[in-house]
Amino acid sequence: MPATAPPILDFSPFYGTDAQAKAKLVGDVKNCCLHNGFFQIVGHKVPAELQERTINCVKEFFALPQELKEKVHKNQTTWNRGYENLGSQILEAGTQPDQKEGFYIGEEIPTTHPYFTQKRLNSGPNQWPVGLADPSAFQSTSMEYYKAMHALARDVLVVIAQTLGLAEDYFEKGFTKDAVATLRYLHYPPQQKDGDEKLKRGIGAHTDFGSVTLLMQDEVDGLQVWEKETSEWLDVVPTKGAYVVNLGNMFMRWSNDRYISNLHRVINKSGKERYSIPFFYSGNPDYVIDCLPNCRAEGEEKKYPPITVEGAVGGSYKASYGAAEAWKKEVEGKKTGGAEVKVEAIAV
Ligand SMILES: O=C(O)CCC(=O)C(=O)O
Ligand SMILES: [Fe+2]
Repeated sequence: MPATAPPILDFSPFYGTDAQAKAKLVGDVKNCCLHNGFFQIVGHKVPAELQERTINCVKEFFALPQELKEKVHKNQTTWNRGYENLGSQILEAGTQPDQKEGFYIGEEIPTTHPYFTQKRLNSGPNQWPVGLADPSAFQSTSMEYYKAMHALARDVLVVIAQTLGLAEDYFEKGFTKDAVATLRYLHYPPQQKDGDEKLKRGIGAHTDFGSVTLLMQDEVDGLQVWEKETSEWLDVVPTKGAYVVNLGNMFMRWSNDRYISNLHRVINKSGKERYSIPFFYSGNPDYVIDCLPNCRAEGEEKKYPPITVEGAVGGSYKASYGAAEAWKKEVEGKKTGGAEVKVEAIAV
């Protein structure tokens, strides 16, 4: 049988009362977690109208003049909020900086909040752009969507807890309390069709750092998921309204590698502008990720030492931005061009 892209699962039984349908959903999600940690969901509760409003915000933001985007540049914060230029990150060693620009949003955390004063993971005020038709609508839509993503992530975690034979509220007991999460608006300009596929990436092959990622794609394709059984990249063809859900590296730690945090990448060869909106659910910064009791056979060693959410996610971010910085230095050293690439470091 040819390999197929992540299956589309109907999530609506989660909100219903049909025990059999709920059990089937849990079984299907489990199979996906074991196979490659990727699945897609429809039948969730995020209104199509909100999804559309949000995508429109994304398109309007990236169409702003460059100087207005840079007014809310991420490097004005140490807490990962605002705009990042094209080429700021390298997620795949040996490739050129990623051909995407981004805008990061998180919980609105005032400068008086302990998460801010203690410089906790990605915590602080958002930076909001000016120059949009209705800046306050951009802000309110973004935060409405952000909250909807929190709710959906928690629902997905309830199902995943069940796939692991844990209580439904296992992750609710600490992990999701005061959870940190990041919404990222992304724009991938079209890449040359005959470009060097080995080196140019919209986003290089990587695994995500957190617990779960919920991704909404617009109608332009480009996302690919690694299929280890057949050693090929599978296209994730956009399905209107669906979320691509994938497990991040925390689940490998939690499950002693039984669940997969799988490689994925974007190459935008469509000739069109591509927009996407991933939501990364990191969790409570102090929560300690350790192997779950029922994810180890008797006598089986833990593959990973315990680590806090903050330690796990913060370290991974630093590495990916540091790689782009190193690349820039090398290019500048060789004086071979690439001077337009702007790179910022990230601190958490
Ligand atoms: O834009 C996409 O489709 C994927 C984005 C992604 O993988 C990421 O931001 O981690
Ligand atoms: Fe990703």
